[in-house]
Amino acid sequence: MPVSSEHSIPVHLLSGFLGSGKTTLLNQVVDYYKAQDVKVAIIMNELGDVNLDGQFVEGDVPMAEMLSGCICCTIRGDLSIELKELIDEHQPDVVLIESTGAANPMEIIDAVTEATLFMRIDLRTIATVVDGPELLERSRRGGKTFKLMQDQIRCATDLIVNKADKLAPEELVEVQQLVRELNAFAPLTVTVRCVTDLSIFDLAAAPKARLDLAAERFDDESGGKHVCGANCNHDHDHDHDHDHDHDHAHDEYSSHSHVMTLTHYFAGPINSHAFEELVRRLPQEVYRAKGIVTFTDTSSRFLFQYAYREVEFIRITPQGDVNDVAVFIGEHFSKEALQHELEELEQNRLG
Ligand SMILES: Nc1nc2c(ncn2[C@@H]2O[C@H](COP(=O)(O)OP(=O)(O)OP(=O)(O)O)[C@@H](O)[C@H]2O)c(=O)[nH]1
Repeated sequence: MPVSSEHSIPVHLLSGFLGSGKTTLLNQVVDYYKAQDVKVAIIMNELGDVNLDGQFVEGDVPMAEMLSGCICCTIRGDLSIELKELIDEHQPDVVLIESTGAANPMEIIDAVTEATLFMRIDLRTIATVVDGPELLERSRRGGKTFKLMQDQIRCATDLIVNKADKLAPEELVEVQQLVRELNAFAPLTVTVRCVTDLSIFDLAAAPKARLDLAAERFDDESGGKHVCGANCNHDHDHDHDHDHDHDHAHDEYSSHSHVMTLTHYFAGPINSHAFEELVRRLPQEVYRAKGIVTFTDTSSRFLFQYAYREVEFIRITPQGDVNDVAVFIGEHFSKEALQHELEELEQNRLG
């Protein structure tokens, strides 16, 4: 296959757990490039089957959406195809990939590296956005999600410890220590809403050696093995030939099956108070929700964001034809019960 361009196109991967602030960062990076007249293209990956984050990206930015699966496993093979098509069609100066929060960056590094076989691309940065309060809480509980967060931190070439506004000073110190124990080398910034110096994304910055270093460090610290994704708890050996063994193992196991999503399309407007009440009562197993809703008792449409018991409603005018929809992401929650509540909400639209 012919290569797409004479020069390598830098690719930056934005990693971090669900709701940590990846899209918040992505939007700032897009503005940063636009201010410099740099043409950026985006690949967004969501576990659900609608891309709500894409609503917030300015309409003139070329974007490929990879929905209903996680690029690190179930739709991993598609990543290089999407990259190739995006680059061929739009000839961007730089590509940003925002993975699902459930993705293990090592798998995406593999996929991007595979893509370099037939495209001139250069994976420059793995910026991991760490949800400070969530990391702290998960570190006390342990479990698969904490393990995934650790992997995302280990893989990073740059670390952004976000949501500092929700941490007491002593908690912030503890979070930084936790992060530093996992990755002592990547530059670390503490942020609120990911506001930080974006020079790591400069076209001329971040020599590739830094990325190699990150990958080596990851292999060293996990004994040459890693655990892939939130649910993919089979070890792969990344030090040697992994083409067939690895792919075979993926087919069998890597489905993130303990991370569940429910996508509900609303038949019409709903009552705002009843909806807020439903969100407030969400079981703690639902740790992320987002959607676009129209209320019977307000004039505009809203994008709602729910991450770890905090909800935000933002007035929006969606681009294009967009349904009212809500996506819920979590572990082991009853989809039927939630579906039932949502249907009730639609039946009692006037509250
Ligand atoms: N309090 C607080 N909220 C934040 C901060 N950064 C982001 N948020 C909010 O956290 C929620 C999730 O932010 P996103 O940028 O959508 O997170 P994400 O990592 O892209 O989420 P997924 O795509 O679902 O994985 C939104 O409601 C943001 O407004 C922060 O520093 N402090």
